[in-house]
Amino acid sequence: MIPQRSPSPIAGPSASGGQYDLPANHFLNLQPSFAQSTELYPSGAPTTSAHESNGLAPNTASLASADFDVDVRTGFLPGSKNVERLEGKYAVWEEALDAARGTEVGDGLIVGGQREKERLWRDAVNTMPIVDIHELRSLPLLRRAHVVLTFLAHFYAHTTPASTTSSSSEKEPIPIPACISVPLLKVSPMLGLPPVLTYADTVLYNFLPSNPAVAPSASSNLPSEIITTFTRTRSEEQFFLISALTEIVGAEALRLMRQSLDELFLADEKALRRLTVYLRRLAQQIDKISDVTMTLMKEVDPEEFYHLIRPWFKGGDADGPTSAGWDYLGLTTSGDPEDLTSSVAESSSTAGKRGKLFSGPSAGQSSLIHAIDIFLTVDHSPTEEERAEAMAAIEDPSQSHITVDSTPVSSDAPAPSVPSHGHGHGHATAVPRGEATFVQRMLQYMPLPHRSFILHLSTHPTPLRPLVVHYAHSHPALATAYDGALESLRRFREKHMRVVSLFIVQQARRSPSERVRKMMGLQPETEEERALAEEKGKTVNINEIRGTGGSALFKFLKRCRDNTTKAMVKPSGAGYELE
Ligand code: HEM
Repeated sequence: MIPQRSPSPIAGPSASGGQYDLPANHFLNLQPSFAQSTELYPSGAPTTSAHESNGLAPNTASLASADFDVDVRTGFLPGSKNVERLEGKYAVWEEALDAARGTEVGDGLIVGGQREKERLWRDAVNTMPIVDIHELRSLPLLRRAHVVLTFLAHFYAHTTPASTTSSSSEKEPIPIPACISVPLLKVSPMLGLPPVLTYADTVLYNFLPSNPAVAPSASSNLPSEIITTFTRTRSEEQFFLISALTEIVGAEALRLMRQSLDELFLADEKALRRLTVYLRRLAQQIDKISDVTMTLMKEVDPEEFYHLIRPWFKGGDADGPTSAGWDYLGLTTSGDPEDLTSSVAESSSTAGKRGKLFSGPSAGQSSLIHAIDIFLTVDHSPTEEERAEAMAAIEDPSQSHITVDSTPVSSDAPAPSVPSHGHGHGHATAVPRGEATFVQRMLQYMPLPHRSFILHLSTHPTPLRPLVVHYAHSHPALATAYDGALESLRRFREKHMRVVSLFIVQQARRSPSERVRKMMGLQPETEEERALAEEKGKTVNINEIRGTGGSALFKFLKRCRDNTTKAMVKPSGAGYELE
């Protein structure tokens, strides 16, 4: 039975007399779904595919429901303990990962794979058996499997020397051996993730709280340890850990958003007063997310981040439109129902081809800021002009080719089956790839339940902004509180731009110090090389620098910041310029 709620003055009652007009795909209008029992999983397979909109509703009535894998205490971080190590027949994966990481900083593999050490490691991986995934019978085990297999895939891809992956005429896709790709391609759809390292792997499934015996919490049991890194450096651990800390701070923001949405349904005098209070608290919570983010500036070494850590993150699309991609060996492609590479996030232009173009991880894949954007009705969907610009780039891929940064974007055109951030657009739209669509594209890199959560939020029948506009004159405190929350979000984006400026833009302009060169396995730089690098650094064009998720940084981050200001009922002045 559909729960009865007081009608909102914005959405209004339906013609059918007092009943509420909910979109057909709204969760309150759908039949609940239940996990299907299978031979392997008698109490229901640990898949999240029940949330796909195949006519069934998520078995939930709340934004904080466990059915979206959103925990009231931990937000998008799992409420249950992350598995630290797989055992039994899966120990072979962990052992390969141990060998790749070494036992201390500087002891692990190095990007580029020029040394005997990397070749020996890859040879050993090539002899590993293909292990079936049948004994991964819980979500924490499946998550750890995704973490281990994607770290292995990135270690393998980035230690494969360029000479063996390219011929003079056409580049060959980088092979991901079957012992990694077959289990990875089976585990990934069970989590609703692509077969590539994501933010979920580096952050959500990769931390332990100070007391691992009890659930993490923002007040008493904060994330304090990272399970897996590429480099074993403190900088890499802190980079992941600080992201986990933003997520736990975000749990309170999610709680405030859920309470606010309940008030939106009511929208009487009392509800409007409460909503005002919740929005003020949300602003404070967003400020806390900013404060945690800014701790990156002192905890993470920018040089180590840019030169040592970040290159491991690159996905198969790292060389832009000309990327050869990654070849997931062991499964046949094109039209085969077993072709799991054609699942989420893959670009349509590579469907059926061997080289798959998935992007590497980015904090832009975190569901938290996406959720706050949708709740506050910040619209990141492309304008007509941007859509046309991106379509033009498809016709002439050279327009979007990147030469400066090592993480370029391709200009192919996937049709994401995800909503834009504008309210009421819960259907799929064919949009070209580029910074205008980055936000939508990143949704495909989130675990499926979190994507469902975002979809659910974006199809909420009573979005916040129209209500605030409606009451702006009669309830000015509400409008001020709403703008205050947006102002906090704008501040977050400004601070984040400072982080990006230090960690990417400034590092792209100078060559690494001798200390970091040594960590990268490079010989000391000659005077001549240094002078050349300095010259090259001067010519770095900020407009050409790309993020790991493939966005044109400067333009994209500014656009996200400006979209935030646009949503304000009474907008304020200009802001920080990335330099
Ligand atoms: C060293 C630290 C960081 C660097 C270098 C960095 C870099 C970037 C880059 C390059 C992008 C552009 C998208 C891409 O192509 O990847 C981006 C986007 C984004 N990042 Fe970060 N980031 C950092 C930390 C964080 C943290 C801690 C958060 C979480 C609160 C965060 C949240 C976001 C969001 C939400 C976006 C999407 C753009 C937006 O909504 O404004 N980032 N980041």
